[in-house]
Amino acid sequence: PAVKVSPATVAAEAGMVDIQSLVPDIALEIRYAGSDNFVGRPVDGYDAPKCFLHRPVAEGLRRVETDLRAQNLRLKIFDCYRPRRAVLDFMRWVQDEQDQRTKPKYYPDLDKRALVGGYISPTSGHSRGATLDLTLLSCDASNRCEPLDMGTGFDFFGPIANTDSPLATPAQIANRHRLRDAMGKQGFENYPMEWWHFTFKPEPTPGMAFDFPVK
Ligand SMILES: C[C@@H](N)C(=O)N[C@H](C)C(=O)O
Ligand SMILES: [Zn+2]
Repeated sequence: PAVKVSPATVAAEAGMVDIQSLVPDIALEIRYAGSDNFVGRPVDGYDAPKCFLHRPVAEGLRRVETDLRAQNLRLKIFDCYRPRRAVLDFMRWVQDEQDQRTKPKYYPDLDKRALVGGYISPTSGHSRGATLDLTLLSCDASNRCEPLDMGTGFDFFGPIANTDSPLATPAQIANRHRLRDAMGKQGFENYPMEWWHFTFKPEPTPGMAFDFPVK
């Protein structure tokens, strides 16, 4: 499907903000800016490990983080706005059948071409700036935090990643629901195929993708 792409060249032109301008100490592990991801190298368009979102989306996320901190929990963010060029890089990776380096960790039971659609979208909502991937951390009194057990790592592509998968344990499902409930209270909807993927509704710019680099 044709994607309408905004001519914005920087976040401010797109109406997006760096989440760290609202929550300076939020936990970030922006995986596509490094090599620990399913592509196995930094992805096109990620020049820095930063999280940009439309302002109302970032403000919603700040409210989620505030609610969670009162329960000794925090968010850890893996991906936010994703430039259109990054999505096209994903699609080139899918086509390269020779490159199977990340299969054992990220998609052991699926052919990489089968990832397109359900697990990796060719027209990802991430490019519209209202979608993000994240998990929950549990923190002690000294603010030492560790991730809750969600049953898979971020971007493990297979049925066990589906939010209500019977392959996950009841405790893992409860942790996924804790994340889904905290996000849902502030207007974020979970994608049932991936426990970590959420979209703020209504989207500020439905139908409009962006392509400025993350930097
Ligand atoms: C690739 C994964 N992190 C993800 O975000 N998947 C959805 C389906 C997407 O690409 O939009
Ligand atoms: Zn996602």
